[in-house]
Amino acid sequence: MRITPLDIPGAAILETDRRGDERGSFARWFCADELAALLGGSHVCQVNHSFTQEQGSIRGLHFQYPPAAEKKVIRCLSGAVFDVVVDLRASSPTFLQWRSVELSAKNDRALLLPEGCAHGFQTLAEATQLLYLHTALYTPSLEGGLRYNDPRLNIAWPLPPAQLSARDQQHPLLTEDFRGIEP
Ligand SMILES: Cc1cn([C@H]2C[C@H](O)[C@@H](COP(=O)(O)OP(=O)(O)O[C@H]3O[C@H](C)C(=O)[C@H](O)[C@H]3O)O2)c(=O)[nH]c1=O
Repeated sequence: MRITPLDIPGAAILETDRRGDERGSFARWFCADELAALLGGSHVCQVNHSFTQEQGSIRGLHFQYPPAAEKKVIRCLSGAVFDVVVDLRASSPTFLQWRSVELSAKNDRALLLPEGCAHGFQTLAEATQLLYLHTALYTPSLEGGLRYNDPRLNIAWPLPPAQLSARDQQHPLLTEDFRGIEP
């Protein structure tokens, strides 16, 4: 597994060599041993899947507050996404900065995010599917969200937003006194 750190501490792009033969191909998508340094003792406890029909749809940006803060591994199974991570850790040198990575079924990449980061994406194709590995259980009472068009983040989404859930349209904007979350 090739691990390429992002300049957001604890975030990394994961790439694996897909092994082809006359039958087709095989790839390892996750290995707790190879990712031990990034996982830091966390274990995957929930696996989720989302399907998004329309190109240009935005989901997120979501995170969970401690003690349900979670690491995530996100992989695209079909289609493609402009995947975004926002660092919400006040102690981080990249506090309130965002980075994006294109994930697609074709590039076979995954993104690993540390606790204390928000995640969202915009689909770059129709019929896009994402697979999520989570290291904390879904805890609605501890879920937080950022508005996709928050001026304090100024995320450069590549396409006009096609579809957002009512909830995602109503996340609160970051206030000047936002102190971040410390996982
Ligand atoms: C996350 C989650 C959601 N749900 C239920 C709650 C809603 O009734 C329905 C859809 O949830 P939501 O609108 O939060 O789905 P997305 O907008 O795709 O959110 C996800 O996509 C963003 C980009 C992420 O990074 C999160 O992992 C995840 O929140 O599934 C569950 O039952 N279990 C779960 O673990």
